[in-house]
Amino acid sequence: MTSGQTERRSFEAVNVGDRFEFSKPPVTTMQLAMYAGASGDFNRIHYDHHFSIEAGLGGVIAHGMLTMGMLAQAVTEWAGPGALVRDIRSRFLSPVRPGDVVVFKGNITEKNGSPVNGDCRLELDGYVVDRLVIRGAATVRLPAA
Ligand SMILES: CC(=O)OP(=O)(O)O
Repeated sequence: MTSGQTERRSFEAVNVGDRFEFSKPPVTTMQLAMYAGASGDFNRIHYDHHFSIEAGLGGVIAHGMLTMGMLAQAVTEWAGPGALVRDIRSRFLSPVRPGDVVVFKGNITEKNGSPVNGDCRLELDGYVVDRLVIRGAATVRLPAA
């Protein structure tokens, strides 16, 4: 699955211990340019190859927040329409570069409250092959069945 989750997921249908996986298509230099334009973050490490080499990064790297945006998509794809993301956070652990495929592996660690005002907590790790690049967590309110 890459995008467009259309199935509604209800609070009642979720269990602690449920797992999910979400894979992004390869990161592109166009995405880095578009994210720079949208955010205003024009740090040259995200688009200037020679500058990034001189900075010791081995080439351009994706904005951390772009990678976090991918993590957020993994959350919203799992949650489906009608869900409300109430909290999301992440740590950037290793660079993501154009051409990298980030695969997110998530699990449900908590379920609190009732179907009308309950929240689920998700923990997710993002990998490029077997390299952990981002670790995150989110609190999501799902609709009642
Ligand atoms: C938060 C963030 O995206 O930072 P950077 O542009 O340094 O990756």
